[in-house]
Amino acid sequence: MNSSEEIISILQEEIESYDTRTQRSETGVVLEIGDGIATVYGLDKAVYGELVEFDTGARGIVLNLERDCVGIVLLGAETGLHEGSVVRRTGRAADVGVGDALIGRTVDALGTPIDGLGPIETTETRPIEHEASGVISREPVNVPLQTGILAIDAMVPIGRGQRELIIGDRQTGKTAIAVDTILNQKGQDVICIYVAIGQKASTIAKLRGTLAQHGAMDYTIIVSSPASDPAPLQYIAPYAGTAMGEYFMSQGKDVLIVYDDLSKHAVAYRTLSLLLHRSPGREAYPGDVFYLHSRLLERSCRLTKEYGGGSMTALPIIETQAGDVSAYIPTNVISITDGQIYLESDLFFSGMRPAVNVGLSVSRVGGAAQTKAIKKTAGTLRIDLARFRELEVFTQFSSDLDAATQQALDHGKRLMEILKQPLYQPKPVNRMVVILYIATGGLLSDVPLDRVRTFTEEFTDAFAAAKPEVMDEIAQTGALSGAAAEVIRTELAAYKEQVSAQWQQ
Ligand SMILES: Nc1ncnc2c1ncn2[C@@H]1O[C@H](COP(=O)(O)OP(=O)(O)OP(=O)(O)O)[C@@H](O)[C@H]1O
Repeated sequence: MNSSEEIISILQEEIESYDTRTQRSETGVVLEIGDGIATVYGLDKAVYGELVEFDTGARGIVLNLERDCVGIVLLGAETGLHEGSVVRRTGRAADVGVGDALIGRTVDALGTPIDGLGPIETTETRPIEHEASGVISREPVNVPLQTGILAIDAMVPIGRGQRELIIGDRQTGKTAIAVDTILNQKGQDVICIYVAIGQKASTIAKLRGTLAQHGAMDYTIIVSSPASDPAPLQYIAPYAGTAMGEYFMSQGKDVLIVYDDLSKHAVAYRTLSLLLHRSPGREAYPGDVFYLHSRLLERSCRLTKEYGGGSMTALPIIETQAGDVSAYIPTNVISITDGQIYLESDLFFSGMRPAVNVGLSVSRVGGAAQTKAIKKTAGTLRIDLARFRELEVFTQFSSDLDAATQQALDHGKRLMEILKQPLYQPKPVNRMVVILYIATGGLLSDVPLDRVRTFTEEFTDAFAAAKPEVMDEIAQTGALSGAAAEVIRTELAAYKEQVSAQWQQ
């Protein structure tokens, strides 16, 4: 053999062995599989969060990187997979299809349609996990996002790009607040995304029906990962929903995303982590459960003009046990968000619906975003209600009250009445302003308590019909001028005269 042939044969040998070396790190074999988790040997080059494919076509995400093997969570069924099955790297992070085609559809955590309305033609994909926008690209939150719920818009205002937690025990109307907020975005140019995690499929179907009935599916996407889904799908559902929202945000649009609910999300992650043999911490949650939600919610923000000017407002929901807000997951999410709407069972059962506890609910940034007219008319509401609650406790057993105390109590009771609001009837800003103006100004003091709600509703209807120009002015300017306030006063006095005869009956 001459020297050139020798060199060629060495080179050939090298090239062949190089091929098998890379091959080894691109594919692996399953060592163990069960409960939606696969331990795989040989994927030396796999990276955290990478999408892998099994020989059955099932997909998985790499979540544990150990010395000799990797832990993979399965996104599909385990059927057909066994020890020795081959796993292939895809070289890309788990992603989801995004785009306008998703609007009006119900999809699963992987973006696959589950509403039977045919395939979804998306042209772009976005990674499910994505780093949140940096400080430079963010703008302060100063544009309101109206929920249409008087108690919230008046006292716990939410701005576009804010993260406001809805927290409360089971069956206290948490979902109802989120749904009302979605309904109120009709015609406001806001894309809504409702992420359902660990709920009953029938509940999600019912919710879709409600949204469709009120015409809200025209601008809403539902990402559904019901209780029957494996834990990995429930785990990625909120990230997938956020990725869809980020697409619209990057287009300069405003997005509202509801995570219903993050307690179930934390439970799904705990299941995953325990199956991956990660060490359990407090309440058996893994150590990084804070990061689980902080990296999710940090992705909601308002971008500056240079970055598109879009925003994503997040309404995460947390369910508490017996009102315990100091449990592990509730305290974590309270500290991540920009405020919370606290719903109380006692209020709910006493008929105060929505059951917002005004004392414990706060909005840390929304005040800057509140509509001027609402800010002006609702100015004393919080203090008056706080005073009322205090007096109510002290005067429970005393029959002898001085006039000032009696008046403060009467005023408080009337304020509580106007804050009651039925389901699926969000109020526009101008209506709220009129109601707040007459209620906080003490103009309802002569209306019998049991008639306060119907009276204010009927008066506002009559006022809107008689003085549409004043209603339009409030809606357009977002402010209540002195002249407009005067018109409300005179109209109210005239209306009272008309109806007060019925009060005696
Ligand atoms: N403002 C309201 N007026 C009247 N009924 C209401 C109101 N808000 C909620 N409800 C009723 O209360 C019930 C519970 O509401 P909802 O499902 O929103 O609560 P939840 O806290 O999300 O419950 P879950 O614990 O099941 O998630 C529903 O039947 C709903 O119709």
